[in-house]
Amino acid sequence: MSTKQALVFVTGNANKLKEVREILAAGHPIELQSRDLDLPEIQGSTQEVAREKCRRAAEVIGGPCITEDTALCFEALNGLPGPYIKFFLRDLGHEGLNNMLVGFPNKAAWALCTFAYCAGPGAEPILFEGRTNGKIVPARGPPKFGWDPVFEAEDTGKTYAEMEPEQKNKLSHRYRALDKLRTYLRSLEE
Ligand SMILES: O=c1nc[nH]c2c1ncn2[C@H]1C[C@H](O)[C@@H](COP(=O)(O)OP(=O)(O)OP(=O)(O)O)O1
Ligand SMILES: [Mg+2]
Repeated sequence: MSTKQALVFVTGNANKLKEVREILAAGHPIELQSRDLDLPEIQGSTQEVAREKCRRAAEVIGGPCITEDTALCFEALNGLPGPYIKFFLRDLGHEGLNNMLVGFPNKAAWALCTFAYCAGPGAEPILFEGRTNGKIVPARGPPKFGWDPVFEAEDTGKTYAEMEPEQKNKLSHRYRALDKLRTYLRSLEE
């Protein structure tokens, strides 16, 4: 891959884009453009959802691109809502996400980020996953980004929303997945 060819990050989520730019700014540079496209997301496992979205993105873009899917998984519910968290959050809110676990002493949860890289139309997407463990708690911190106020990351005592961006971006599911993607992209340059 030419190092000069900018990679297109296809996402409709401005907060994701902001974090990805912040995380990438801290290490080896990757030239990134963004496109806000409303891509269909199929049902299925996080990996199937991620692969399919990236495949379609590459077809629309007509070149190399990355996409990202975020799941929030509740241990007591065997990993649900998982990739469907967007709709649970939209329809139930922070309080509703807590209420889903009222009958369960186990509040453990994990945030799972899946980056997909596709070299172009017809190419098979490659996946990079990052996971951060934590638990679901009553909302704390400014409600700027999704479910950040109700996810307390393990060993921090803080919800994502209570953290400065620098702290979240060093331990987040997104950081961990992006770190793997970055390593892969560097290997293509060599
Ligand atoms: O770090 C995060 N902290 C809190 N909330 C988050 C985070 N990352 C994603 N989220 C939310 C956004 C959406 O409600 C759902 C993921 O759904 P997901 O399909 O991956 O995102 P999206 O549709 O907003 O953007 P995209 O155009 O990239 O698919 O979790
Ligand atoms: Mg989406």
